[in-house]
Amino acid sequence: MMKDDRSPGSMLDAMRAQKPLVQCITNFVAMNIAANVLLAAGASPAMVHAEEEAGEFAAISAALAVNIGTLSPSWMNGMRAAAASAGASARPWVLDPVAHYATTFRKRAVADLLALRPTIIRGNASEIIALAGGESRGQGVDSRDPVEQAEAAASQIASKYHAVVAVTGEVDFVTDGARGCRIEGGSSLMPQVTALGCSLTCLVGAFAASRPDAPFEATVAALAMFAVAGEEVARADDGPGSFSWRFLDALAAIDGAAIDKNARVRML
Ligand SMILES: Nc1ncnc2c1ncn2[C@@H]1O[C@H](COP(=O)(O)OP(=O)(O)O)[C@@H](O)[C@H]1O
Ligand SMILES: Cc1ncsc1CCOP(=O)(O)O
Ligand SMILES: [Mg+2]
Repeated sequence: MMKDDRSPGSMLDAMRAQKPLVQCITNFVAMNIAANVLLAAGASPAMVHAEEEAGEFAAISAALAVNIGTLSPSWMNGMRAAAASAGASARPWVLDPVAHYATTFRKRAVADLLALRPTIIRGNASEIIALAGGESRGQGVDSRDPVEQAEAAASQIASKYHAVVAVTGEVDFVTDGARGCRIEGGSSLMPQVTALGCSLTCLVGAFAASRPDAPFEATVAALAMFAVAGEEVARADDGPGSFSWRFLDALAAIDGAAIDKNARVRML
């Protein structure tokens, strides 16, 4: 479906060979699991958010992930500084607009961050629908909308902000405004494990770090890695607790060849 060096498996092998430093300004819930997901996948995560250092750290990182899950004014200053610094040094950065529709504070934060031009935006269906100004049924951080209903919103946002947009759920959707792609796989247990979406946003950052010239394919590769690993772990047919640790093991065990063999990625 994609040129060889841009296949999800090739992108994984390249990312692992590089072991990119990814600055993650994520939330208190996600910090531990997101760092473990990046380590298992082969990247080098650093959770650095203080306003006094976030901009300086972004200048030495290969990519940045910004997530508003547990926001405060001081964290917001750190996010602004880091995003501006990543932009100034032409490093890719990924925005996760967690529950941005829920409060005025979050809405303003996301508007500020969008003005700093994220390379990639990754959210669940409710978040992406609301980002385009639509009526979302989201409840707090949880989506209650199907991905198909967010696809038009994703395309609209991608064109408006010149960004790659990824909507995740049962079948993921990625677009850069011109191209679109669906990724099947994963497991219904994934939304039962907190902060897997936030961790995926950081992983998208790792793939984009290694291929800043190909943010669309990098995003597809990160989502394909989650889809293949999640589907494999779901075969154990257990609960969310064991899914969480098995998922880390599956991410660590998977290689590029396995992803290219098992990923169900369909260009539209
Ligand atoms: N019902 C589902 N079936 C398969 N995979 C899912 C399902 N729901 C979510 N996922 C996967 O879980 C991961 C996190 O996505 P999601 O739950 O949409 O994000 P968030 O945690 O931000 O709401 C993605 O890899 C997504 O494909
Ligand atoms: C539960 C919760 N509360 C604030 S942030 C957060 C984590 C959300 O993680 P995800 O968006 O990946 O489900
Ligand atoms: Mg989320």
